[in-house]
Amino acid sequence: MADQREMKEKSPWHRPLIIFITVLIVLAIIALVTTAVVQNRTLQKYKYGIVLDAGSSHTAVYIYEWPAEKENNTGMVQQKHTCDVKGKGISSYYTSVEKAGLSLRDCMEEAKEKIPTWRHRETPVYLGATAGMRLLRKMNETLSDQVLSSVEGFLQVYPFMYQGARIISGQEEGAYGWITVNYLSDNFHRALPTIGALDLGGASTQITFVSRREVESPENSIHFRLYGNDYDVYTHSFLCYGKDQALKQALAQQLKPGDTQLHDPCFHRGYNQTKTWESVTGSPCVSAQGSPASPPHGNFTHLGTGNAALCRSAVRRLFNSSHCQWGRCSFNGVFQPPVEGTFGAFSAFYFVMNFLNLTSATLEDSKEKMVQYCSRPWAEVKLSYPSIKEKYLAEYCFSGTYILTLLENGYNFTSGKWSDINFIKKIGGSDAGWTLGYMLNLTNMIPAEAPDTPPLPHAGYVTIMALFSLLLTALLLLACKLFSRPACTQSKQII
Ligand SMILES: O=c1[nH]cnc2c1ncn2[C@@H]1O[C@H](COP(=O)(O)OP(=O)(O)O)[C@@H](O)[C@H]1O
Ligand SMILES: [Ca+2]
Repeated sequence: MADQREMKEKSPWHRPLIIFITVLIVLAIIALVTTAVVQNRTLQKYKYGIVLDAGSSHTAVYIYEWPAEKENNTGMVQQKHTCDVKGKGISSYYTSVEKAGLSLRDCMEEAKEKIPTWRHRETPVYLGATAGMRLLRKMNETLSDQVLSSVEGFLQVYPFMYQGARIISGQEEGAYGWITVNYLSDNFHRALPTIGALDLGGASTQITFVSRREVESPENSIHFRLYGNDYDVYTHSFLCYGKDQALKQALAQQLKPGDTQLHDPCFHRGYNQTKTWESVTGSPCVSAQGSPASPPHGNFTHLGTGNAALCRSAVRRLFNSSHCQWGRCSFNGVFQPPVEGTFGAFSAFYFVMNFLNLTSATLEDSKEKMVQYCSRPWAEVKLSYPSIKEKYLAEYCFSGTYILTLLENGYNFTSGKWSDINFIKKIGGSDAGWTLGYMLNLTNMIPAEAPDTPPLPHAGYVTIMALFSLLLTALLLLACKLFSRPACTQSKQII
């Protein structure tokens, strides 16, 4: 006992050494944790992508962002910013094509400010044009090429990575909208049932969903393999059935040759506007359907009569159910399996139904509310909604009736299935629409096979490693204290 005390007193380095080793271990642990945290933080840097949605009525610029190291993880891409381009859609610039590109300036300047400068060079920019440009191409391919060249020339000047400006097909528009809503709902990654997508634009409308039945017509069938799962998707895009072109069709159908007045049940009583014949018959959607033998120039007076029942009858005539070469059709001889599962209805489906307060109503209630709404005098409607754009306001009676008819009589959403339709604008902060799906596809951000993911998330991994390092150190110290003393003593004795 006395020997031992003597030994301790004789080894003054014993205590400092332990202190030194302990400090080293503590420093090592701090270094370990700091490295892990710093490493994690640098990984959080974002990447960006820009998609321009060149729609028939207007162009919108979408900026997306995602954590740089999580490119292939699902649900990581989010909408950072949107910018509405002033003025009409690019197809309206066919008379002065150089202005099509210039119209994008303000929003592209905004994009330069929103995205960190050091990321500009690696940020892809895509422009996709939809039904407005499809119609212009139908009428005059040279002009539609010139409009595309104009926007292309303009976008190429920016410091971003230009990836092309093109007219996307109706199938792509439908399919990418479906990818967007299911990506944002995290349905692919979790292998959940998918939701269908209903998109209503100004010049076309799309319906896309997974059907258990065979898709009889090859042009309506798309196959996807995403995250290791197979999806057989039905899609169709009806050109000329966006709400603006549908309205032109409805007007053309009611106008008789030589008419100078049109009494329209789809517009409010007291509505009175002079319009040109050309604004109706100039559309390829109207001329294609056999336009009334009209004076090519001149005006007619558009007068509202505000009668929902008559409006409904007029709108129903736009849907032709007389022929079908398939097992079943939606309308105009287009194959469609029965609607299945839940649907997200976005774009103008949402704008119109939200304005009319019909997003949670039953089909019967919606019809009843349209009867009341359409019967309101135009002067009263204008007074009630002074801040709403007059063009939209004047058309909500038609647009609401058109949406109910398209969904019920066109796609066959019965009363029982009506609650399966969710009218949505956004999912988790990102707009529902084709643009996100388009970018995800072109940047290969949704892999066909599920990537091998580590069992723990990065932060969990770091925490567990740090905890185990601490535990191991504590155990080592304890072991040293318990077992190494006799050995130390013995070695000292030898010396
Ligand atoms: O606030 C709104 N109320 C009503 N309709 C709207 C509102 N905002 C946009 N819209 C309509 O949504 C539609 C958007 O169509 P888009 O321009 O995307 O055409 P596309 O998809 O057929 O090419 C247009 O008919 C436009 O008038
Ligand atoms: Ca659109």
